[in-house]
Amino acid sequence: MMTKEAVISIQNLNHYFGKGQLQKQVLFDVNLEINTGEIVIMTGPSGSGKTTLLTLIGGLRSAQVGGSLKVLQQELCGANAAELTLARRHNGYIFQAHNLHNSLTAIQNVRMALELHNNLSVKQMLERSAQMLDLVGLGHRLNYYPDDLSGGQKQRVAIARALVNNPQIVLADEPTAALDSKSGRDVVNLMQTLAKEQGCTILLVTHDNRILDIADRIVYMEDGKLTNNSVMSLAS
Ligand SMILES: Nc1ncnc2c1ncn2[C@@H]1O[C@H](COP(=O)(O)OP(=O)(O)OP(=O)(O)O)[C@@H](O)[C@H]1O
Repeated sequence: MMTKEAVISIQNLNHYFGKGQLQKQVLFDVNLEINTGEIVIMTGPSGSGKTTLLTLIGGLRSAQVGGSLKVLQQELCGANAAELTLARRHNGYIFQAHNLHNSLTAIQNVRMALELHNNLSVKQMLERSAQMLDLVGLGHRLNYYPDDLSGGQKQRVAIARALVNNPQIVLADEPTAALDSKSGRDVVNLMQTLAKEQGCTILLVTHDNRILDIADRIVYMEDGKLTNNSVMSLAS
């Protein structure tokens, strides 16, 4: 049964790539419930299905009819493209390769996320983007282009861009993979602080054992199966 605070509720989810003879099942009967404000880390071997699950939850690929994948009470199994577009508005995304636009400055990259969703004036958008960059410690780099920023700084711009709309859910795929250990630590600490302040829920896929302690809960994916019963609570 779904609890009232469940932000993400997954029951008996399967996923297949390809068709006919070439069809391959990559997710097997996945069950997962994530509550408001939780930080959940998903870990597990390469190729086990973590990114597939993250992109399904994020509405970045279509979940096939069968089980149930509810995000903010909306069923995404069998959802059409328009429904997925709407569902994506509640999310902020942070990927390994930050995906900044190289032709835009830091503040322009962050502002772009606001342009998609809001009816703010240009002035308001710039103010909010500058505030967000200030929060991630880049108030002095507003007009820098990505090529003139370090890896950690670029990832912080990506965090500012993901959080500037106050998303209810942040989905992060290997956000520290390209960073040295100090920058990686800074980036996840920042995600944790901002998420707690804004009350958003984080699902983070990582191989990086150094950051596991930011999680309220760790779930493990292997061969397309998600292990919930080995859930570790690091809160206490
Ligand atoms: N678009 C696709 N078409 C066919 N197979 C795919 C596709 N995307 C992923 N796969 C396969 O699905 C399986 C799960 O991949 P996925 O990327 O979800 O794993 P992962 O756990 O995120 O791995 P990694 O940690 O290396 O990123 C793999 O066997 C992969 O080859």
